[in-house]
Amino acid sequence: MSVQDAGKTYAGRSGAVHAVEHADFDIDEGDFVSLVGPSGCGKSTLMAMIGGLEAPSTGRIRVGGTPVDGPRRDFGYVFQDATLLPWKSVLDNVLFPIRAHRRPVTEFQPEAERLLRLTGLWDFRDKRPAELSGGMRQRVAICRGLIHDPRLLLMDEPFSALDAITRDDMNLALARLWDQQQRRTAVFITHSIREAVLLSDRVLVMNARPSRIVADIRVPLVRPRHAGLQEDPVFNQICAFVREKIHEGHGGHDV
Ligand SMILES: Nc1ncnc2c1ncn2[C@@H]1O[C@H](COP(=O)(O)OP(=O)(O)OP(=O)(O)O)[C@@H](O)[C@H]1O
Repeated sequence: MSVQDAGKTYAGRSGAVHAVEHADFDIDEGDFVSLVGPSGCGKSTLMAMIGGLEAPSTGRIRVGGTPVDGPRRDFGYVFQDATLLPWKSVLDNVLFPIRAHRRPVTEFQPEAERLLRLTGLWDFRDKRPAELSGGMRQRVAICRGLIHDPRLLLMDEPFSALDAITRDDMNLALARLWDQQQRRTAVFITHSIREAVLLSDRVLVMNARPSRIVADIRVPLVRPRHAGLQEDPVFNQICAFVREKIHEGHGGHDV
């Protein structure tokens, strides 16, 4: 996919807000790319443009060779709050995009089972969201995002509401899922540098005012990714480098 000089300006109450300016990069098919940067630097806006949820004010975005001009069926979306349908079971929530796209549900049952088993949720398939923990609900949301084997999976801070231990588990669950999926393309927003490095092939660092991409960092760690990687000196060096780039662009404040 390619983001070509994309920008977004919102009409704020006290004048124009340049949420994203001159974003220009390509993502290779199969790459997992994280967007990191300080609050308000435009990560969600950039992702919303890539996902066709916001129209760019300038520039162009193309996925699979075609311009993105609205939400697409070949995309999967996962947001901060799982936003599951409370009256539906776990299994029906996972299958929801299939029903919404009027595709044959029975054809996707085996894939739903595979995803729910991989994320340890198969035994909970008949439960309602209210009967699950926050981490389990996010896992359901990720299964739902992947059920139709999207060309592009967009995840906006999917784990930010979770406690640290659950979040660690979720990172590993997502890494495992990703390594077992046929390596679709993913764009992932997070405030956690370690999470970004653990999961990604590339980390894009964004800066606020002006909202720009200030660093594009490759993560040359082997796949499959596993928990032990976090003790690896290379892992920690990459984290330190990403942190440095964020601070350079942010006047030394914490993210
Ligand atoms: N609909 C909107 N109307 C006006 N301004 C907006 C709108 N959406 C976002 N903004 C502004 O655009 C800028 C970028 O916001 P955005 O949510 O993309 O940043 P972010 O990096 O995702 O932030 P966070 O990390 O806090 O989620 C902010 O200044 C925000 O106030």
